[in-house]
Amino acid sequence: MDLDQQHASGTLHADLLVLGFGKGGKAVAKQLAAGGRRVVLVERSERMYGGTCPNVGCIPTKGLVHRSGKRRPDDVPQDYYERSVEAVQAIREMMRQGNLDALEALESATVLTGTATFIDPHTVAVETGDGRVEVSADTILINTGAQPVIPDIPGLRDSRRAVLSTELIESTVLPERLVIVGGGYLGIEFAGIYNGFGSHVTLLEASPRILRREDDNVALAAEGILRDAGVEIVAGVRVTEIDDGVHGATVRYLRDGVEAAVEADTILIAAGRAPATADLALEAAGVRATAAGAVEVDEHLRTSQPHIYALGDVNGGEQHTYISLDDSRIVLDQLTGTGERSLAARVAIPHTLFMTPPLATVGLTERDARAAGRPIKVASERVADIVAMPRAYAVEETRGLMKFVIDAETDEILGAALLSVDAQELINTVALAMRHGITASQLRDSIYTHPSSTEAFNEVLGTIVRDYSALSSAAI
Ligand SMILES: Cc1cc2nc3c(=O)[nH]c(=O)nc-3n(C[C@H](O)[C@H](O)[C@H](O)COP(=O)(O)OP(=O)(O)OC[C@H]3O[C@@H](n4cnc5c(N)ncnc54)[C@H](O)[C@@H]3O)c2cc1C
Ligand SMILES: NC(=O)c1ccc[n+]([C@@H]2O[C@H](COP(=O)([O-])OP(=O)(O)OC[C@H]3O[C@@H](n4cnc5c(N)ncnc54)[C@H](O)[C@@H]3O)[C@@H](O)[C@H]2O)c1
Repeated sequence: MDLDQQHASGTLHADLLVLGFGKGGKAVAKQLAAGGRRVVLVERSERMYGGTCPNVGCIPTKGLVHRSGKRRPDDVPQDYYERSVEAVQAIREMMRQGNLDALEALESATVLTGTATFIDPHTVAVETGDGRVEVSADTILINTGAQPVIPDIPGLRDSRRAVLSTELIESTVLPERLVIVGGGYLGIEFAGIYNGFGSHVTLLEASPRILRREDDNVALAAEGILRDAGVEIVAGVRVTEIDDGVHGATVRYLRDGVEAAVEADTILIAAGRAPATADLALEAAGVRATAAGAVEVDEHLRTSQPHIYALGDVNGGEQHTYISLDDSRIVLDQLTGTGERSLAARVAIPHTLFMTPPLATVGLTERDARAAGRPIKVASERVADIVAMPRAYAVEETRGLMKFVIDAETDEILGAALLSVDAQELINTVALAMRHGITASQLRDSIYTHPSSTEAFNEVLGTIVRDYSALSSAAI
């Protein structure tokens, strides 16, 4: 029986069964199906072919970052916003369909739309619109992603003003007053986007400051850019209540023991995302979860059942698309390669926070390097002062700074924080250098095109502003 005949009978058997249309799972599915293996991929929503990133995550939000930055003074905010949302949704639709077509074009692949639930370690049930299908497979990949954490704030669950990021970016109504609960990557990116479109944005963060993992000077520079652009940032808060009224909601909070409140038309909840396992019935498959609710995996992403792997956000790792993609490399190596690739090989992972200009980081901060007792040199310069980077002036984006942390004895690049135009591209060069043992001097003395942002490395890496190598820690 081929896959179509099996499907009609309500049972399917596959070599590979992928649960969720995420980045990592679809990459493995495509490669194995292209090689003729029978693959079934189950996605619960027909609006999510391709997963979070192209539908409701990275791509639409970066489309909105871009468009919010291009708004001209005479654009009517609401009209401009509506056009931007529609343009971004059109891109999303193109990508959603493209993702589906790419898999369906492969003869030995089948996409089922419905929620997958384990029945036993080799079988899942899928409730599709047409009925129930049972799919069994030799190898199963769990790639169901993550879902928003809803904090326990009185009034939140009943509030008609509270939304998640997915709803907000699909709404064509620009909020006049947007309050964001949570100042992590998502909250900060949305603060920049909606501020750019013309909303009045207040960002409420529970920690004493935003970007607390970054060095103080980097975090303060980023925070200053957001504040100067008009974003109100209130850190160190405990949100105590959301109270819906006729013309908006009141968000009450405590800060340093003092009660305060802010009015909102819309409240975005951006308090983190947790692994999406609730519908899977992991216990029926004998797949263990961690205390934090992620699918437990070893360094080869195998779960407690050796034929079941977990990739992407659901396995509790860092939540980025490129991490899910790299998970697929590990799993593909298990299924078709030598089986040597593992999480242990993952070093110098870069990150980009897409504010404007972006903040991209890799490796150790100065604070972490010093805490680790490394003898370090720090090279740092404000973008506006980097003579070797006229591109910043050419494109009218001179805000930010670039900072490198270097091992004073070996010249090894330990880390970098680039708050600058093009930082999302620059950081990949730095990460590559770190992964392949290129020293700070080699990165400094390389040939780069002109005018480009990379040229900044010629200069910034030569500006050792602090050298802790000769100092005792007591003197720092
Ligand atoms: C607003 C936002 C912006 C982001 N921006 C960036 C960015 O700029 N760069 C970046 O690298 N990362 C970004 N991320 C994070 C990134 O989107 C995720 O880390 C990535 O998409 C996770 O991919 P994944 O492979 O884990 O699965 P996902 O892409 O999340 O896919 C999981 C799929 O499984 C489906 N599913 C869930 N349960 C079931 C079930 N029981 N049965 C069947 N299907 C199921 C879901 O519907 C979903 O389509 C962003 C996230 C958000 C929310
Ligand atoms: N550019 C990117 O790569 C990108 C962009 C957006 C999102 N993401 C990923 O998506 C995931 C979700 O992003 P996120 O920002 O929601 O999660 P996060 O965990 O990064 O940040 C959540 C923030 O909300 C705060 N918070 C939690 N509860 C709160 C409360 N009750 N009141 C006030 N503040 C509260 C936390 O202190 C934290 O700073 C992250 O893992 C992130 O990596 C990545």
